[in-house]
Amino acid sequence: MIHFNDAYDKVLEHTLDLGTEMVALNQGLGRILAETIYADRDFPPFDRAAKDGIAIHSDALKNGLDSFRIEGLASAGMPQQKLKDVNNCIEIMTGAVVPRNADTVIMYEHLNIENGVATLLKQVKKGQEIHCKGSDLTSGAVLLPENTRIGAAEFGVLASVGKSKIRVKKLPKVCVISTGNELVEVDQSPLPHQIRKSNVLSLYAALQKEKIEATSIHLKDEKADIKKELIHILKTYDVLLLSGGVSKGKFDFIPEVLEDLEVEKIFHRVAQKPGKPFWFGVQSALKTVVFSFPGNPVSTFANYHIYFLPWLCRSLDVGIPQEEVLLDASVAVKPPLTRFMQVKIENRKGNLWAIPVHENGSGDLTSLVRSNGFVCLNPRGNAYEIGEVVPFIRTNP
Ligand SMILES: Nc1nc2c(c(=O)[nH]1)N[C@H]1C(S)=C(S)[C@@H](COP(=O)(O)OP(=O)(O)OC[C@H]3O[C@@H](n4cnc5c(N)ncnc54)[C@H](O)[C@@H]3O)O[C@H]1N2
Ligand code: MOO
Repeated sequence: MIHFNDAYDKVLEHTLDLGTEMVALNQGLGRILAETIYADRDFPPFDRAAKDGIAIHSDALKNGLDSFRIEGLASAGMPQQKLKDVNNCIEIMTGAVVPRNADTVIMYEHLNIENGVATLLKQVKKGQEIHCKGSDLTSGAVLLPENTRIGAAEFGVLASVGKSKIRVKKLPKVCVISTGNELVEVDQSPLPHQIRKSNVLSLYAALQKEKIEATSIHLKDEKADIKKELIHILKTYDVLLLSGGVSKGKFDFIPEVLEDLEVEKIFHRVAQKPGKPFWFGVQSALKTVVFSFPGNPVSTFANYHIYFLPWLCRSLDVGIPQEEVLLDASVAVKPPLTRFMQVKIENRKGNLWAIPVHENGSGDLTSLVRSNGFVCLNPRGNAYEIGEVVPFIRTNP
């Protein structure tokens, strides 16, 4: 059995270089950019009116004018207009190009307009209400560095520079595998000794949040069948996420079958609770990484977030989310097991407090919907105190 920190480090030592691919922009949300995005023109690309009103030349103010005959109209989408007489004005709409010979915009609220003449109601400053060309960013500036996760804001920026196709990091091909003779499909009525499979579905859903469309497969507790199936699965996928069959039971065949198939065991059993019988290995020739999680639902779910998500972040070369919270209870964690305790997070005046959630062990699947995640408590001699800052692994927003 190895220490949690060592297990975590070993998982991160076995990342994959997944390469890159081109996708349509509308497929890009949540993906990781594999190229730097530059401004293809100035932002904004022209001097644009920031308000609806009139555009004038400030020299007219020096001449003591406060009334301007309206000589034309400029609206967004029109090519640049020209102010012919600098003692006149052009009505202008927000987003329109400021006309040639004009350098100042005055909003309607500060004007009185009668009979085609606009009269100032307020003092005017030269250059006001103009969003100047290139004042946000100049052409060639970096808008999005490589390795940026594409969210809604990034999506808008990509659209604004005409990236209808983008280069992104490839995602791993993942196979989620449930094991066990007791499991039946969601739409089946289980007999008294059976249960519906839930682990694969929560893993499948969690992977969808990462934009990974996994394949799910079920294996009965038959050693020969497991072996036959896994030979093919190991060749087809980058990552296998198995759940169940890794502890000490008579039907827990997974570790030996994996080793038979030349998946090198990196470790089996971690000093942690829940999730202790976790088996992790790699098939070097096939470049397949195998996360074989203990079957208890809380263990599978916890280990997916504790190990697989950081592994994915590291493989995609993006930062691993790090969060800390304040413990709302005193907790004793005796050696040797690191405790992952389910907590509900409460925001009290800007501080995130972690309140332990009642749960009935790692088979208690229903507890997962009452918590926001797990605090990580390494074992030590003295109890954790109320108000102590501890690492937090978020599973629910
Ligand atoms: N003698 C020992 N027994 C156990 C140990 C141990 O160290 N020595 N470890 C315990 C711990 S801790 C855990 S966790 C479990 C893990 O066992 P397995 O990985 O072998 O998982 P199974 O026995 O196949 O299943 C455990 C439990 O989870 C349910 N399960 C499995 N898959 C699913 C699924 N896809 N959806 C929903 N539920 C699932 C299964 O029905 C079992 O109830 O072992 C302890 N025992
Ligand atoms: O690791 Mo098991 O998950 O403690 O029940």
